[in-house]
Amino acid sequence: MDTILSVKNLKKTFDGITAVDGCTLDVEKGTITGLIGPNGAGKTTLFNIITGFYKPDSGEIVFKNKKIDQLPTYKITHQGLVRTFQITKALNRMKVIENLMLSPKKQTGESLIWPIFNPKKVGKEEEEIRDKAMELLEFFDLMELKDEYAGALSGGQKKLLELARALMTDPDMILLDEVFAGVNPTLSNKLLDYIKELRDDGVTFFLIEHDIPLVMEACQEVYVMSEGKVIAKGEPEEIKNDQKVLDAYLGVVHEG
Ligand SMILES: Nc1ncnc2c1ncn2[C@@H]1O[C@H](COP(=O)(O)OP(=O)(O)OP(=O)(O)O)[C@@H](O)[C@H]1O
Repeated sequence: MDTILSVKNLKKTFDGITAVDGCTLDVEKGTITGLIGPNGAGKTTLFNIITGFYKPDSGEIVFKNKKIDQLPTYKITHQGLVRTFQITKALNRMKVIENLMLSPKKQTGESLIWPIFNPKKVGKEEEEIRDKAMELLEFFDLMELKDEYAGALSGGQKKLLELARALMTDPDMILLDEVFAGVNPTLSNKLLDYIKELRDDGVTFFLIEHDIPLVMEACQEVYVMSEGKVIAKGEPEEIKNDQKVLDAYLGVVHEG
């Protein structure tokens, strides 16, 4: 197997609370890998460290054979590792297509000086971004909603838009933090089908999810975190029958 992301002995403390406590795990390329665990286990903090929103106190993160744990978020995005974001109030007031076109961060047009010297290049880039946005709208069956305001979309459609926004940067790996929460079963199945299709195209997914049956259906491998540490790793079937995992959910403390 080919490891795309490797987390080694990661630690993060907030004012005396140890959120991540020596977490070690590997995600294999081209998989949908799950991360489960009881509330407060440190899952979201781990994702925030991986994507550069928090710096770890110690430990190492390697993505595509490069150390990324000291990089700012935008540089991690440029390396091909992204997470999805909820559509903010400001984005709700923009059209679906605008939400997508605003997403990439590598546009030459963002520099104030560059367009003056090279307007043709900027025009071409904008065209490419529009093409990419249209391709994603087509893929996610959102074309009819292209000119709707994002705020008018249903909860499930917003999740598709969040995923489409993440894909605008052509990532190799996407972290999903509870994207299925509150999505109705029909759209949830659709979202999972899209994720599987993208996985088959080579995108790697690492997802936090509380819906255990969904994790069991979607993931090849599952990590279980409790109290900042990985306490189990395996195929869904193995995890389901692991006593340590059942105990962690029931709040049983293991010494040592
Ligand atoms: N910015 C922060 N400041 C202080 N404490 C924090 C911060 N972020 C997380 N924590 C604490 O770190 C611990 C782990 O939280 P985290 O949100 O990572 O867990 P989680 O596994 O994602 O939980 P949930 O499943 O409930 O979302 C908790 O005790 C939380 O209160």
